[in-house]
Amino acid sequence: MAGVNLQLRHAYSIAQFVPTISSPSPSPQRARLGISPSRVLFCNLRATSAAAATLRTTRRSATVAASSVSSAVDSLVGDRDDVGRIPLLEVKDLRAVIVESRQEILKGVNLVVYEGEIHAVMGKNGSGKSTFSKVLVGHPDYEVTGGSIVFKGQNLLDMEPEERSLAGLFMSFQSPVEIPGVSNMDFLNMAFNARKRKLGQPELDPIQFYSHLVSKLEVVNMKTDFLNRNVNEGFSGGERKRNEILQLAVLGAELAILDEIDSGLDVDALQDVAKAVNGLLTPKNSVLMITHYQRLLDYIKPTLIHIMENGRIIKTGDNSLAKLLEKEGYKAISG
Ligand SMILES: Nc1ncnc2c1ncn2[C@@H]1O[C@H](COP(=O)(O)OP(=O)(O)OP(=O)(O)O)[C@@H](O)[C@H]1O
Repeated sequence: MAGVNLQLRHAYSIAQFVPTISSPSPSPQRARLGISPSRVLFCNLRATSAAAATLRTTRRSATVAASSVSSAVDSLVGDRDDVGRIPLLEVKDLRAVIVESRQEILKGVNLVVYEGEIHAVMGKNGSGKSTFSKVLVGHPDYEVTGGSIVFKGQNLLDMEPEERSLAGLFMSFQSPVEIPGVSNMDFLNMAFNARKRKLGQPELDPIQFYSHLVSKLEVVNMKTDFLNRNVNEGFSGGERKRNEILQLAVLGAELAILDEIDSGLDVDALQDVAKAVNGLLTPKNSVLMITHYQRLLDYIKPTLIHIMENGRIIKTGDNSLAKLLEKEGYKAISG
């Protein structure tokens, strides 16, 4: 820990926007850094968009296929509404604008994620998927202008981004940033203990934490060398993605939002990452993943797939929806 220094400033592209939760007795480590670890989890919100698939189809066959998917979906969604099931996340008529331009991007998003479910959000480039996920975690570039988000029964919109993270919301970003001067191990230890404090559970000292960490490294198939390297510094695209999943494995989360976790991964890395995500699932936690490709859904089987278009979810279905997309393109389901 002694090696941790204050070169953090320029690494946290968002840190300046995210207020630290006031704490009566900040840990020495936290005070020394002047920035909280969960704050760091929001440091790369300015991620760039990845390329999407270009899909072609004929309108006629697409319409037929879409209508069969659509009717299957209504019963699918209805069936989930079982009495006694606990919604983890409830999004109702969510509207959001870009703060700077006032351009409306989210135009009434509705979504309910129950405990233990995996949801995939797909959609053309620019349809609002990343904006949706960033609004969920409280990105300051966006202002919510209508609707509601309830997470574990709490109004998420009343919470600061850091509080959302500590409450159990985790987001992996399209392009995770580097954090010079902070080793992966220190970073994870700080973030882990911050969550423990929030949960009122005992923190782990560095030795205890190391044992915890090593078991998680195996889950994502990462070498211990990565622990001493600065967060994401010099990591390849695939290594960054693995590192994001390592963070998820270490920190745990009730809802993991994975934005294009499959982009830039070779087939082995994709399988490792998918295996790790599957291994983290319990009947109590859920995953919301954004993807352009069916291939991820072959490994992480979604409960439901949502198609976003022009800032709304226009269709919800099972895996057949993704297969239809892969085969016939977005023309098959556009509203
Ligand atoms: N901070 C911002 N400033 C300007 N425009 C923005 C900003 N955030 C989002 N947009 C615009 O909002 C639209 C939706 O963007 P978003 O990144 O949510 O789409 P996406 O569905 O995730 O796309 P992709 O599949 O390409 O990643 C795009 O036209 C984008 O340019």
